Amino acid sequence: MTTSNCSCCSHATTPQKQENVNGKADNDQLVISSDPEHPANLICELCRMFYNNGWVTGTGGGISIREGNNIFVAPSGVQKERMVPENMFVMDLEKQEYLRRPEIYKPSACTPLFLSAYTMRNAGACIHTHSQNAVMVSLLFDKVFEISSIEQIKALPKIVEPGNLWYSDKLVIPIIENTEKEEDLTDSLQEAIREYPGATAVLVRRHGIYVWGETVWKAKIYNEAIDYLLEIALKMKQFNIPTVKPK
Ligand SMILES: CSCCC(=O)C(=O)COP(=O)(O)O
Ligand SMILES: [Zn+2]
Repeated sequence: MTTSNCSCCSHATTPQKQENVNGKADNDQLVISSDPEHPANLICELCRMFYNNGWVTGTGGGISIREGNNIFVAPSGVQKERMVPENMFVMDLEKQEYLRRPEIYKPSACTPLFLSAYTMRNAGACIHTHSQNAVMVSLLFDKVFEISSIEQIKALPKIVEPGNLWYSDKLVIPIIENTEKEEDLTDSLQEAIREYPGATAVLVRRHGIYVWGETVWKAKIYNEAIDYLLEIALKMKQFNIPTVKPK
């Protein structure tokens, strides 16, 4: 596979097969599986899907998945749609120590943000996208994004109590300010998680969105439903339709 380097650092932007001096990557058994639902396989499959939606292009964004106490994280600065399972980092969540660390990469800069969703919300997966809908909404709303009375809202959880939101419930997503480095978003993301116990996502102004869920499939559904709602909200704004319907 041809490789190239990231313009801002020495990262290989095209993921490579990771091999040690013996020609075998360490702890391969943690990431190599014929099960299509193994986290390392799912990260690659979902990132290709997200890339096709324009959510993780140009190396931005990604997804992390938790399986029990192990969390799976992609490398930083690589083309997320071209990754292979051997590229994945595996971390012991409780000890916060890497069990598998491909030497030629750094772990995703989003790792401390993913960890926040795992430790503070017991998430099973966390998705980060650079969706243009998320970026545009962050420019049109101030502290929070709010929308109500759109059927798609029913795909999203209440979090503070069992079950999903109703059609006429208000979905509220906090917006935090961007920072120069992804990892420096951690404190404000954690603050937003504490301040909005009913939130399953946080928007990052001029940057994108973090969405998490109890399982990888729930996180995927929430991310899709939220992106739909962000997109429709942008259209409503263009027609001066309030995104929250007066009761
Ligand atoms: C053009 S991507 C800039 C970094 C970023 O915002 C991001 O989401 C990707 O981080 P990673 O370290 O996972 O490549
Ligand atoms: Zn990002």
